[in-house]
Amino acid sequence: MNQLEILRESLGQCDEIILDALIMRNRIVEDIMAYKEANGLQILQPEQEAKQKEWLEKRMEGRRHKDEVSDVFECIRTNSKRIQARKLFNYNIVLIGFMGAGKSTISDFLKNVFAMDVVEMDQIIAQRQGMTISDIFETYGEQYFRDLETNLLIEMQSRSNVVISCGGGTPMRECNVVEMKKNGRVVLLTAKPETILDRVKNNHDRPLIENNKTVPFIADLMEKRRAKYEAAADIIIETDGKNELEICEELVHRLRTMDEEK
Ligand SMILES: Nc1ncnc2c1ncn2[C@@H]1O[C@H](COP(=O)(O)OP(=O)(O)O)[C@@H](O)[C@H]1O
Ligand SMILES: O=C(O)C1=C[C@@H](OP(=O)(O)O)[C@@H](O)[C@H](O)C1
Ligand SMILES: [Mg+2]
Repeated sequence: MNQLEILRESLGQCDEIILDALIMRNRIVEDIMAYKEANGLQILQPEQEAKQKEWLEKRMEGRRHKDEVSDVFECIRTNSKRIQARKLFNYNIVLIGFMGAGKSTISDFLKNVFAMDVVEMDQIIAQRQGMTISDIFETYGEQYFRDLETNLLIEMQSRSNVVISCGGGTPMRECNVVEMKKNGRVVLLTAKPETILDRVKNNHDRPLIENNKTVPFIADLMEKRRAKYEAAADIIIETDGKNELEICEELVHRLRTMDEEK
């Protein structure tokens, strides 16, 4: 063997070690998830990620290729999250609820903890139309916007294991709910009108309440929508006084319990 062949063989041995370690690591990730579930422990423990990053920072201090190694570990972490998400949910998670209930916020949190893709319906519609939601309402009217929502939901049938953050009015059309349920579980987030007002009062992207930011108006519209929201929901989560972690933890437990009962 010449020198090059020897080096290549050594490299191949490194790859074998990495491969075995990755296979073992992925199995451990699944085992940890199973252990947490079997023992009723908290599924989401974001502080673990901070600990792992701290460990890597220390281990790589003053070493060459720190950025490259960090990049690989970032990728490993992301894929571990995906493995957990796929083990927990083999369907889309569809978030519905009144404006300000926290659909976008909770989607974002799920994206961070499970590396799940998020389909933020309002954002995609606004991007594709090249205008804000308020401008779409003003220029083309509400029905036009509602048709865009329906078409986007139909498009989502080809996706799996994604979080779909709906607009507040999306479940008002029955055909939309049919689409949501084809390959998704529907999670209704609720909050009291006072909480909603507090959350949306400084925002100007919601044309339906822009000139009516009062508790009675919000309570009235919420009441008009309640029956359809509740009919669409597989599970309902009250969000008043809860933070994102608490809401997501409840979401995971409730969905898993529902799956076990099926
Ligand atoms: N559980 C919560 N606790 C406190 N504030 C929240 C919570 N959920 C959302 N918010 C805040 O309320 C506002 C509206 O939330 P958002 O996620 O945009 O609602 P939606 O998408 O349902 O309209 C945001 O400013 C967000 O930070
Ligand atoms: O409730 C509604 O009918 C709407 C809610 C909005 O989304 P958020 O619930 O994310 O604010 C947005 O889709 C549009 O302004 C209409
Ligand atoms: Mg939103």
